[in-house]
Amino acid sequence: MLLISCILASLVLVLLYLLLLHKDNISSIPLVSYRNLPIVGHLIPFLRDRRKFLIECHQRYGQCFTVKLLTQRITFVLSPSDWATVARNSSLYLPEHEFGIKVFNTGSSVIGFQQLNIEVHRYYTQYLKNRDRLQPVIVEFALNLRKLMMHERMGLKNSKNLSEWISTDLITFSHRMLFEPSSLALFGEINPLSIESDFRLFDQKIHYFNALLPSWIYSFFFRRELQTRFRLNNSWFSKIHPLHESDFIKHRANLLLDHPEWYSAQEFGGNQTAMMWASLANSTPALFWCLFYILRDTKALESIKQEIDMYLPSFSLDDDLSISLVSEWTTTRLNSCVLLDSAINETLRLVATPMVLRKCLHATDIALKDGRVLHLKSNDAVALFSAIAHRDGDLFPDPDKFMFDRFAQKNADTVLGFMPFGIGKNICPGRYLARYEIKTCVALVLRHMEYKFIDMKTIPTEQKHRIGVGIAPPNEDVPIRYRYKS
Ligand code: HEM
Repeated sequence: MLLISCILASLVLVLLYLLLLHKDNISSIPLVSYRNLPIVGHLIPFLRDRRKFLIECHQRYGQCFTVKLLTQRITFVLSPSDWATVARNSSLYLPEHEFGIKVFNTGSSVIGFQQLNIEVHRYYTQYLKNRDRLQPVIVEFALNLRKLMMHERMGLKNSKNLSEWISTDLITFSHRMLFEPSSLALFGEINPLSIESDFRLFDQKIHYFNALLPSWIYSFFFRRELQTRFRLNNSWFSKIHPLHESDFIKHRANLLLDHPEWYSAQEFGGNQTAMMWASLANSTPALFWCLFYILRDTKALESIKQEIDMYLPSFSLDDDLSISLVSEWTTTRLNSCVLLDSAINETLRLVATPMVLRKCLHATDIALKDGRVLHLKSNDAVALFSAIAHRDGDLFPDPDKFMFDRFAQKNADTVLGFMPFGIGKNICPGRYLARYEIKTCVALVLRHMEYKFIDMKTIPTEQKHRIGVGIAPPNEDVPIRYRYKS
């Protein structure tokens, strides 16, 4: 009897053990063993080509896995059905304060950051996410872009070269269309061209700052970049509140200037540089890719041109007689261009690669849709990487094809698996501005320019170190020729 009881008890124990083991397996998220090296973990494949590495991990480990970059553990959540749960978890935060200090020198006061961050998010809602409040910025942008094109056209006309083709490359062209017009529309009369070369250099090297290396490494190896940043940050003191500054920038700047106990003058400059960078660093490559995909697609062009002619009143580049019509390029009219909107979203689906990173403040559990539980400890990180879902054939049939009208009947913000601008509380507040600016640029190119691609077929590769930031610029130039319509 005793023997039978012992055997039964052992069986129960074994069963319990197996059950627990099974439960643990269900709840466990694999730590990637593939290409894992002692001490550095997955740092090397991650730095070399993070998209390729994450695609390989996805193939081996499925929708959720953990990688180790030196001492930092990052769990990647690739299934769109889990994104909202992660974004809503109140123990997770965007480490923007750490990034701000290292990348832009935005000031180290934690209290200052926390207090002002709440207020700044209110401004995002008030000024950048509100169509009516955004309207003056959009019109100002259109006026500035028109002026830039008009000057170039006049110059060519006066030198009797109006019919000649101008050679350039598409990224230079896109940068030019946005840099000055957009900076003036947001920041007012700041003379953007005086800081253009510093801005470009800093932007090209920003991935070194994003790497959050120890400070001494920057002082030692990145002196030129630090000097560039210093000049950029200093440039904001020459004119506080320039003429025609947008309401958003004015109120945000006042908030910083009103608190010298938290922000020094250099740090105020750092915050301005950070906002300028945020407003251009993704929009410029986004414009590049939109022009690249839309201008080569004859079917898209036909439909988009009709739409533009229907909704956006025509004005001349020869004189200022029709200038008042620019203010009729309202957000409502731009919203009516649904095919152009769809083509922009379709481009973003193909090229957006944001790594939406959140760090864990307190230990927390996240229940995934497949039944597993993600256990996070303080200082762990979670990342949502939408580029894989963007090319998932179940979510987007024929995923590698540019289909300009794919988003035409849809509200892009609610399409499952589409996340070019991040998610949740920290979703990009500039997404409406970016879309309106890109629409205005495409419409003005189609109205006033003729263009030729030298090579219509080759799709450029993306700069690998910018994968994860938002939209990566191209690696190769795309030569084009353009001229103004007479
Ligand atoms: C196509 C263009 C753009 C793309 C793809 C883009 C993408 C992103 C992404 C992925 C984030 C992080 C979101 C997250 O972590 O959930 C972000 C944040 C941000 N973006 Fe954009 N962005 C664009 C244009 C702009 C513009 C024009 C502005 C100008 C105002 C802007 C201002 C910001 C700011 C201030 C943040 C930080 C938000 C916060 O602190 O919560 N962005 N953007």
